[in-house]
Amino acid sequence: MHDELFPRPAAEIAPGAVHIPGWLDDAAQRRLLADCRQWAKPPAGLRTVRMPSGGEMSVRSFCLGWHWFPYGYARTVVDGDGSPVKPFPGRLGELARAAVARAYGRQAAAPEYDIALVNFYAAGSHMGLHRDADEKSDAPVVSLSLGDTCVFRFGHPGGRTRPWTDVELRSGDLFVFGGPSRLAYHGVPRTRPGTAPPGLGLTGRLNITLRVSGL
Ligand SMILES: O=C(O)CCC(=O)C(=O)O
Ligand SMILES: [Fe+2]
Repeated sequence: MHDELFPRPAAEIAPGAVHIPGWLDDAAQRRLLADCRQWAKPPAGLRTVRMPSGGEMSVRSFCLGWHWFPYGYARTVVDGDGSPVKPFPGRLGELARAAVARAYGRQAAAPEYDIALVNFYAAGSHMGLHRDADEKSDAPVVSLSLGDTCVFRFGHPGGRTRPWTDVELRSGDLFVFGGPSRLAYHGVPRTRPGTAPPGLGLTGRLNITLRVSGL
């Protein structure tokens, strides 16, 4: 938001991990949310992910381009309705390249982004510490947040141990992690229900990660 009393500065949270508060303006947030509402519809729509342990993730998810399941990628929803995953829109590729350029500077290489993994956090949803390690590319992960604020915990590649940094991700924030932080453990211990911008029209939180499959 532009009218904050204390503007939040961009910050490098760990080597190669950059937080850009308020990167998406209100109109861009509304457009991305409207697109997500369309993409979330069946077939290959919003679903609950069952882990090999038998538990269910508390977030609900859908993918574009490649379908993520524990632990790999497929072109169809192999652990759901079996439908082909929806195509990855070129617009999201442009958004990802712009995000990487914003985070690392214009000289950054611009690989072909081909995955969107979208997670919806209702009140009480969370995500344990994990690595995004199923891609065969070391291109940075681009994370965009809409709706409720969350606590995003960002650690290191060595394990689910301290040190880590808790960052507040708000609606419109960009977080990019690549380089030495590409395989860092991270998670979302909690969201803050009711903190979404009133004008957005979203109850809960959406996170969109854009990735390069290398597949
Ligand atoms: O919701 C977030 O901010 C992070 C999501 C995440 O880590 C993932 O989808 O792998
Ligand atoms: Fe992740």
